[in-house]
Amino acid sequence: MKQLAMDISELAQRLSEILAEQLGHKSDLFKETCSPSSCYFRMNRYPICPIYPQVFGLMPHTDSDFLTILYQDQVGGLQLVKDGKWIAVKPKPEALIVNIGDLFQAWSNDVYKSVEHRVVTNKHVERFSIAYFFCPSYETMIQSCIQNSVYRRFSFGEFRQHVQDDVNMLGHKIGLPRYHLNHTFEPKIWPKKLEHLP
Ligand SMILES: O=C(O)CCC(=O)C(=O)O
Ligand SMILES: [Fe+2]
Repeated sequence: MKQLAMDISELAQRLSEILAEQLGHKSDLFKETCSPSSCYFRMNRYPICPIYPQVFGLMPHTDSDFLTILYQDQVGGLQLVKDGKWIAVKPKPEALIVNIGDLFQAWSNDVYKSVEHRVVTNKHVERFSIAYFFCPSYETMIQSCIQNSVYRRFSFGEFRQHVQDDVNMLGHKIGLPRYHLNHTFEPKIWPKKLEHLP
């Protein structure tokens, strides 16, 4: 497990650097702030669900990190929003899935978008996935690499605290719109139609 964490962390570091370079930034931010003590794995188990599709395995959300590297088994159930529609992410035994998280969206000033995703349940088979969350330390300040940011500067600790408070009080996370400088909180409307990726 330790070796896996080291390998995935290296991959996440490299991918972050490439994404930053694409924006014309050579940044040490990820190396300096995303360490083994701030990143973590989550092992997800989705039991068989007799009342599919009335409940989700995981409600629609975005991840509160820079990047998530995910491995899903062959059952399927992960979906993401593309062009306003829910799309199923077809499992491939040899593939890892890389999701952009909220922090990369803020850092890139909306050039990269934190992907909305969810997991639907299955009536017949249980499902497993493993996610690696590439996060900085709580005191890390997140500030856009581009001038005229649409978000105010915030610490990752503040962000996490807001997410936790919002989930406790509202039942869902508000996330980045809280930090938007024009303070508009758009209500989330999730598309209903499901389309399959080729
Ligand atoms: O199980 C999956 O495929 C997705 C997991 C996920 O989105 C998460 O743990 O945040
Ligand atoms: Fe997620």
